[in-house]
Amino acid sequence: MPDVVQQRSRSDTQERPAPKGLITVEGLSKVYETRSGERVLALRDIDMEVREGEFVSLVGPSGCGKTTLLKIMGGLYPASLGVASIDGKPVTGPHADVAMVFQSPVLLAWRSVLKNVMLPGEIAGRSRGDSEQRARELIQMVGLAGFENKLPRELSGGMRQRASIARALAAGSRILLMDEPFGAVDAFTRDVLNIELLRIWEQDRKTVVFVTHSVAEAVLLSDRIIVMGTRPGHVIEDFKVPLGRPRSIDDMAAPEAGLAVKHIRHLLTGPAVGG
Ligand SMILES: Nc1ncnc2c1ncn2[C@@H]1O[C@H](COP(=O)(O)OP(=O)(O)OP(=O)(O)O)[C@@H](O)[C@H]1O
Repeated sequence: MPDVVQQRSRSDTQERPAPKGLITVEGLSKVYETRSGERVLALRDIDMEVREGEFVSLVGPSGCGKTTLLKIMGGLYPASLGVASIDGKPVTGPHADVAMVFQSPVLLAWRSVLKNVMLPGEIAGRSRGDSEQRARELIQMVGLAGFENKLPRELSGGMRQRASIARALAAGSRILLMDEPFGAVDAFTRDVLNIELLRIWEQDRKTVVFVTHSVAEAVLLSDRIIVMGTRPGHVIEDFKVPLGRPRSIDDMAAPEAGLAVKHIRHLLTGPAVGG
């Protein structure tokens, strides 16, 4: 397996276009070594970039390395080969410019919604008053006004995910990396949260990289969709979503949206299953 990585590394000497993005990934490969000593090539020779203020989704089959790629961008895992950079500087660990949202909201069980959302401000050394004011604004923004004093266990799954998005935004980072944030909620709540996220993004204009299994969700939310294939994880297509902004759920009824969904499904599963 490492030979495959080595082989691909030689292609790194070929000329690559100069990166322009806020996030750039160049010639990136990742090999995991399992406890039994097996080596798993999770990603091979990934090139991509995300410009400031863009909303980019990663879609692809289970195991194609979406989470791995996101975690390397977030500095949680090192790359085996190649580099992920933010503002042209290689990512070497967790980064002040990056906040992450995971599928299972990681909230502190003993702290209220307000206190959870205040946490990044406290860690950054902001005054209590400033942290609280910002946290209250964000709680309002994600639609949780009135729930400030509830504990996480007193909220629904969708509400917990809203709280964790508010907390990620409270860090004030320019980049939001979201790993299937709505994967664990029911379909109706997911639609509502997608609409909320669109509204929040229009207001806040973070740079977002969003992992999802839902092609329709990716089309609704994204400027571009990186379609990935598996064994090992690689980029099949960098697809520009042909819908304007601002967007609403009604835009999914447009013929362009239907064609985009169909095109990506064909890339992922072949024409027999898409549609
Ligand atoms: N810590 C690890 N140790 C060993 N192998 C791993 C580890 N994490 C992921 N892998 C392997 O790397 C590959 C990519 O995994 P990853 O979780 O990044 O894929 P994914 O596209 O996010 O999958 P899913 O859609 O199912 O969440 C898989 O083959 C997985 O088994």
